[in-house]
Amino acid sequence: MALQQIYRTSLSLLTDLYQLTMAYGYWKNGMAEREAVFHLYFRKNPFGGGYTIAAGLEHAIQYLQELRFTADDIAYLASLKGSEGKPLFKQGFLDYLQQMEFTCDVDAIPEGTVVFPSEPLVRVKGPLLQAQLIETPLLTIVNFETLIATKAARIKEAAKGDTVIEFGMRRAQGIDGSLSAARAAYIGGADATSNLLAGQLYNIPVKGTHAHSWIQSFDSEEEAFEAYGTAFPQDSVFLVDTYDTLEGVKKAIKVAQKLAPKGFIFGGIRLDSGDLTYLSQQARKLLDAAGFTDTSIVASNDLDEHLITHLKQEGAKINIWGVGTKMITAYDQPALGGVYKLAAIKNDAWEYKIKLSEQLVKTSNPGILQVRRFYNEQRYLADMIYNELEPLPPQPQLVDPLDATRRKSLEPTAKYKDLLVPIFKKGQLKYKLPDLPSIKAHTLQEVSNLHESIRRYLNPHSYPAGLESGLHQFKMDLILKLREAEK
Ligand SMILES: Nc1ncnc2c1ncn2[C@@H]1O[C@H](COP(=O)(O)OP(=O)(O)OP(=O)(O)O)[C@@H](O)[C@H]1O
Ligand SMILES: O=P(O)(O)OC[C@H]1O[C@H](OP(=O)(O)OP(=O)(O)O)[C@H](O)[C@@H]1O
Ligand SMILES: O=C(O)c1cccnc1
Repeated sequence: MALQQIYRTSLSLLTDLYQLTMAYGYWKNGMAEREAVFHLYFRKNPFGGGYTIAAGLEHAIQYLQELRFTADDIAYLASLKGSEGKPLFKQGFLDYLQQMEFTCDVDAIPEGTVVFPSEPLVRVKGPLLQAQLIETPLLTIVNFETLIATKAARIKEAAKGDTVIEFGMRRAQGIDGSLSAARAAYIGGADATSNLLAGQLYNIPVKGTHAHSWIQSFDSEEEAFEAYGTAFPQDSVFLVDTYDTLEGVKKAIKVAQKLAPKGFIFGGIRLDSGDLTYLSQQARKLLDAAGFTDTSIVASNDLDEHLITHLKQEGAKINIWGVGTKMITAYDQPALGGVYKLAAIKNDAWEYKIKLSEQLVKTSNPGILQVRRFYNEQRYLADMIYNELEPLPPQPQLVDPLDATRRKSLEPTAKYKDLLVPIFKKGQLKYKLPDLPSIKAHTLQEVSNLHESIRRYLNPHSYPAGLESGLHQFKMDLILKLREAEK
């Protein structure tokens, strides 16, 4: 199938086979329409960091809005055979799928919000079959985009207000990786992308310089700069390191001086190798001495938040950071371990469910969960995961999900807000999607609401995000009951 078509036709088969076999099982057992609640959450902040930036909701919404099985999808499912060569799925089930419409309630935390382990980013409540089916695509979308938005937020923070341009397409995890990551990187903090299709699809500003091949294709570096500067008199950034960086800077200055009477504006130079601190300092001196004090110094070359921090500490004179591979691929942690777990199922009343594990961190949380964030004028104070259907005590207490001896009482005067907001009600979209610049501004504000000890890269302080004590107790009782029953 032509690649372009993937994004324009049904994505209902974009799921694991086992979602369909379970769906078939639910249908066969008369459980398809039983109401269930699932939560999508992760267990650990990525990159050893102290926070995570939620992203991917817009794509998740688009996917859910189009969730229906087309005749082609059904024909493919009908063609699947079990080991005895018989059709894997009965026709009655395929008919059911074909007429199925998405009717779940979905609540989610808006993109750009800071989030923490165990907090549901997405909550799905609705017919078991539907809520199950969407597990894998929701995880695909939210895990990746959340990961990249978080990486970008860290990089933007290291850049301390400087411009960050995302240059990563050539190293991205395939075509969709480059597009969804460009969007997520923009949400997280990148100011522009070199990826034109991302620019067109998402209205992200596009920016760029030129490659070494441009210089190589001319007889001399000077000639190459002049030709580029003549073609783009207002928008030239010269890549100066093809042969000898500081000689390249001098030639760039010479060309800028020559073209100046014709209205040329010397936008910048780009450094792409060597000691970026030393070279940027020397280049700055040369530019300033020639009167080009507003000319930018762009740097690229395997940059990430750590390197940018070092370069700044060393006194590098770089004011625009081109960041590719390390950001677009989340190089140091290529996956966020988000999961999607069943938390409640309705028979006559709601029955709460957990998945047990030897490791407490992997034991899921039961209930119909919401996240309440407490804050004061200066910053965010703590997050409380609680069951929406249970009454809260007047002064709730937080319990660390991994260490029940760590508890925190919340200031009675603290203000609070609930983070999960309605997205779909009975399959109908109720959420007004914010535009991308608003999401980006939200991220910046959100990160600034965290104490700096939570934002540092090395051994950050852990933000208090825990279970409401009643929920914690209920979970412990449920674990004990299940362990007893399994004996
Ligand atoms: N002052 C510095 N302090 C720390 N790291 C630096 C500094 N300057 C550059 N780096 C980083 O060191 C790494 C190696 O850079 P270097 O230019 O020596 O090798 P390279 O990438 O192989 O060069 P080339 O692109 O010419 O092949 C890069 O990730 C670069 O960003
Ligand atoms: O280093 P990144 O953060 O991924 O940024 C993007 C890189 O892509 C380009 O070079 P390319 O990687 O094609 O070749 P080079 O590294 O050999 O210059 C560019 O010159 C950057 O170095
Ligand atoms: O425009 C640039 O300078 C650019 C684009 C992609 C990758 N590296 C650099």
